[in-house]
Amino acid sequence: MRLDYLSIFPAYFDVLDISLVGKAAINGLVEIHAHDLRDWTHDRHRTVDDTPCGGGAGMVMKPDPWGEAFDEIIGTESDPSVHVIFPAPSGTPFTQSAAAELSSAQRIVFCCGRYEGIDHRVIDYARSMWTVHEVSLGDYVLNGGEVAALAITEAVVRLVPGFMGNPESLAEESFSAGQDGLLEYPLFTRPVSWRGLDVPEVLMSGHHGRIASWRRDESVRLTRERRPDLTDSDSSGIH
Ligand SMILES: N#Cc1c(-c2ccc3ccn(Cc4ccccn4)c3c2)n[nH]c1N
Repeated sequence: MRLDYLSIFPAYFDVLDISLVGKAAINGLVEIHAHDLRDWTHDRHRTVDDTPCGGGAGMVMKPDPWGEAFDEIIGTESDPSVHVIFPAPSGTPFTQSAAAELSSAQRIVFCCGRYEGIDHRVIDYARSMWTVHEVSLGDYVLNGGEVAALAITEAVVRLVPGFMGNPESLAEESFSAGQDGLLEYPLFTRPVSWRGLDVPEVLMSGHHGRIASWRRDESVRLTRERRPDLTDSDSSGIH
């Protein structure tokens, strides 16, 4: 899997070299390429933004640098196997199933906007050439797309076959298909007693049936408390 990041702050992605994603890069599972969008400007000030047509606050990212960067980084041929991701507050909420789908992609290009966003024609052009995803991390406003690109990268790469030492652990995580759409149950390890707080006795019983039942009950309780929106979905085990 090749991952490209287009940003006016490419140094944001240096962190990928020290993370597990960096280890995947060393193992050849992923290739990481960060690019400075300003390298595709031609004026003295390396300008990437301009005022919004129709007025309004803030600045909008000009289309020209993006188009030239696309030509050089992706090419000028249409290819639906290339996934181009535009993080944006107006995007579709990014989910574990979206991460799972992207984990089989051979090429992902993250377009990290800043200011008030990117000229919409850039997205329209990308849609005419590649497979485009306009996604949002959640209902809060960030200053740009870089943090979202990092979060999406981690969610996707950890699902790439060969990345996780113990792939079985993926099936037990919150939001994974194996959890019936329920949140993960509380976790405990040694010591059994810590600052007057004890591990639930059932977990020390060695009775696998009771342990499984306790864990499911806890997942159902937590999901009802924290994510009632998940309890109505068809995939959840609660109705
Ligand atoms: N994903 C995601 C995001 C973003 C996000 C993503 C890309 C950009 C490019 C510019 N801005 C700043 C900005 C501020 C105000 C209105 C529009 N845009 C971004 C914010 N915010 N919250 C999320 N969950």
